[in-house]
Amino acid sequence: QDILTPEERLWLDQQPVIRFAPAPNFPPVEFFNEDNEYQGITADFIKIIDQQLNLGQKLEIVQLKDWGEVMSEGRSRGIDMWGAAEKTVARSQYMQFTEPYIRLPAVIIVRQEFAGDGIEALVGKKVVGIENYASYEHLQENYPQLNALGVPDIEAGLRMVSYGAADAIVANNAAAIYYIEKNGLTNLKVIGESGFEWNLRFAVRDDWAPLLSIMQKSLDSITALQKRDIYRYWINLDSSDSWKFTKDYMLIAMAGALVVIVLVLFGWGWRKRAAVNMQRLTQRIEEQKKIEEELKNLATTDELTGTYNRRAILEIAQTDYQKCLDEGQPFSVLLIDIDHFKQVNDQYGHEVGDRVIRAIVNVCSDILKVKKIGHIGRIGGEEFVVLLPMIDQTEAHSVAEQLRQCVEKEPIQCIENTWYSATVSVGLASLEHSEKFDELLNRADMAMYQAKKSGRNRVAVSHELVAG
Ligand SMILES: Nc1nc2c(ncn2[C@@H]2O[C@H](COP(=O)(O)OP(=O)(O)OP(=O)(O)O)[C@@H](O)[C@H]2O)c(=O)[nH]1
Repeated sequence: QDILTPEERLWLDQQPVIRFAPAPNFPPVEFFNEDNEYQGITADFIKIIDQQLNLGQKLEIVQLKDWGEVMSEGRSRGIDMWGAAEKTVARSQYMQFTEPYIRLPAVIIVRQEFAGDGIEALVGKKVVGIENYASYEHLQENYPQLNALGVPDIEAGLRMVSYGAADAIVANNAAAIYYIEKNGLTNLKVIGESGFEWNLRFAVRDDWAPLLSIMQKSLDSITALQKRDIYRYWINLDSSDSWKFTKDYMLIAMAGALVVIVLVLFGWGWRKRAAVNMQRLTQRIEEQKKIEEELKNLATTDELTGTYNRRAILEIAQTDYQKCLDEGQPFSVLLIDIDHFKQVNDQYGHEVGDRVIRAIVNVCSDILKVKKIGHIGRIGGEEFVVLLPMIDQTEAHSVAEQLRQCVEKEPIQCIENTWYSATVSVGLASLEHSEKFDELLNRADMAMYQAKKSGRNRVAVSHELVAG
């Protein structure tokens, strides 16, 4: 049975084409995927409407560059219908709108360190909004005291905030989650709603009144079940599908969108749930940050001793060393090697050997911590490097001596009632002229071998080697 009146059907039959321009990049509402296929919640509504009205070839989906172009084409009658438009006074000059069918809040997103909550906290701050988006117009109209700046898309705006080029962005939370995940922008958080809420509607050119009532009828005839299926489809969409979002994002963004749509459709306490959505976004960002920190720790930590591994300590060395070199400050490095360590392994076993390594690192780390100087890292099996930025040779020598003596005095239990006293040989090199860090480390290494050669359990200084 046709839901249209004979007049409406006649009008529709007489239209050769209805040019429909979606927002090209407004996930999960509507967007074009990498194969330029029209996707999203609105796209699914359109599919049902298309079937209901039997639009067939009439419906021409036009892919434009951005939302600005969608609007300008609309003004010049280059297109006839929009899928997810906010109703504004300006747009009402050339568009007519259906009742809303999606609601999304615009949230305020800032960097983690930002202090303050809500839109009031943004006075005097650089706040970005998306050009040609109703949320941006709302910001400019209602908060002229803000230093608002338009950017072409959410992604660019989020990056500006993350990198410190702007203080805040106002954007819809579902899209924000997507781009935050996509770009790995883990330093962001949500501090509240902007007071603007998208009430997204279909819109048609204002001189096509019959199409408006046709679209409204068609929307009204979509059942609650069909609407639910739309969100279910998006929820269950696999990450390998054309919508190339990560699985995590799919779950979160779709859960967010699901909450949004379901609540709108069923008229529940939307505001309360919006707060939950925001909380979820902030929580998600924090979780991701934690995971990244853990991964970073894993990548920089020596598994046996918990101190820096070779890669990490050499990376720190390059930075610290360059800084001292540039500022004309002293820099010293110690290379520490456990004496006769093979014997420990041979006599007591590898496990005890490991215990000895850990004990020596602990002794050294504790001293450095108490003195609030330097870093220690394990660069080989029983070889460690200690970086001493801002420390000259004389002071470094006394640090090295202290480390050596404390290691010697530290009793390490090998087996029951058997204690072992490890010793170390230390090579010291201090920055003397403009040399590379590798050369400095090499001098420390040569000094360490000198310490071994001259009897072990001692500190040898590279300078003395050169001089002598
Ligand atoms: N237990 C344990 N042993 C290790 C580890 N890494 C290297 N080693 C051992 O450390 C020993 C180093 O031996 P050598 O290089 O001959 O030196 P050394 O016995 O300490 O003698 P000198 O350095 O000349 O005083 C070898 O037996 C390695 O197997 C480790 O992670 N755990």
